[in-house]
Amino acid sequence: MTPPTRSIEDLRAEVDQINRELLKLLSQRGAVVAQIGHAKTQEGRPNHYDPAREDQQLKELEALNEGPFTSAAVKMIFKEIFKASLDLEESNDKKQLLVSRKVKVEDTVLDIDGVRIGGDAPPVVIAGPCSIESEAQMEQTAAFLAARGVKILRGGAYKPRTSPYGFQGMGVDGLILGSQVAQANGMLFVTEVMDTRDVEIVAEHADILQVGARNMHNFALLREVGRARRPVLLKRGLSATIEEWLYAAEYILSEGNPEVILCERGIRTYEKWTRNTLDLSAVALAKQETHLPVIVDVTHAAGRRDLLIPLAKAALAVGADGIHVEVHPSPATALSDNEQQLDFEGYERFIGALQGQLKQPVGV
Ligand SMILES: C=C(O[C@@H]1C=C(C(=O)O)C=C[C@H]1O)C(=O)O
Repeated sequence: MTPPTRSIEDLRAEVDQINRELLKLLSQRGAVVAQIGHAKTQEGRPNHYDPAREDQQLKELEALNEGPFTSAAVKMIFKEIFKASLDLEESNDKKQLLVSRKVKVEDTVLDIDGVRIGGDAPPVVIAGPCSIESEAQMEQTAAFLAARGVKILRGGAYKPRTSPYGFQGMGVDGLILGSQVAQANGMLFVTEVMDTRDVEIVAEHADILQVGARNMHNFALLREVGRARRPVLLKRGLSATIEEWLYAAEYILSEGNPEVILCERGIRTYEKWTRNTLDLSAVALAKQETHLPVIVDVTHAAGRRDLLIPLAKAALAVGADGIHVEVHPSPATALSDNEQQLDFEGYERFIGALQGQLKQPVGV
């Protein structure tokens, strides 16, 4: 065996030097890749990942490889470099999103006729029946809630029902009724808009336009509410990732409407004991990544009344800017969501349990 001509220390010093050169080259590569990413964004390419381009580079590197590393090892290393490069491209790209905190550091605080939502404003309560069904139902509910300090009345006039034969809502009559009752009780009115053709009429009657979970991916609707001069309550889609949800909000902001409230309402998972699974990490992340107010719809999150209080407590604990809850004078006879809506007594118990966290008196 020939004795080593160089000491380990000496060889390690050379390795250290090579590391420094590799790092310098990697950094140079990163800077070039970032420019490619920027060019892709400028061109409006939604996807920065380009497997064909990656494959081409791997083939060339394989052909050039003279060892001592195997081609498999070289490929593995370069795949890691591509992955890190793609992350770099995409993280730079995300910085440009209007919803991002990187673009706007301070919280967006909505002020809708004196009702403040987001930032340092105390958490809001949005409450009301699932569907607008009758004058008596709306008047009773609004009077009850208004007397308990609720400033935003909800109620659906257009209902996205699973079955086309389910109650579809009162339509324009419901809009008129909802807005009149809200106004008479000094409340704002929020209602869902499902169709681009209805945005104008809904915006005429509602103070806040809701885009429902089933329409979160309806890009034409998102663009249309983005052009409306009304704040938008954007629910997270049933199976939408946080990224998809934030991109949906971006559609609205990119059309010139900065007044978006994000609403987590539970996502579809394998769990059967709850209708949906409330994703609290999405609330914390949306608060962290965006400057928009984030609220939680506890009613749809679980689909069962017995979990409303703990879920609302948890939502407020992770920083939600408000709670959305369905209240009906007689849930058993409601035309939709019988299992989930609270009756008046239930609402009293619910809100009483949250008193400490709501930071403001909501009682009579
Ligand atoms: C830099 C690019 O974007 C991504 C990153 C690549 C890389 O690091 O080489 C290659 C293809 C893309 O997945 C590009 O398209 O060239």
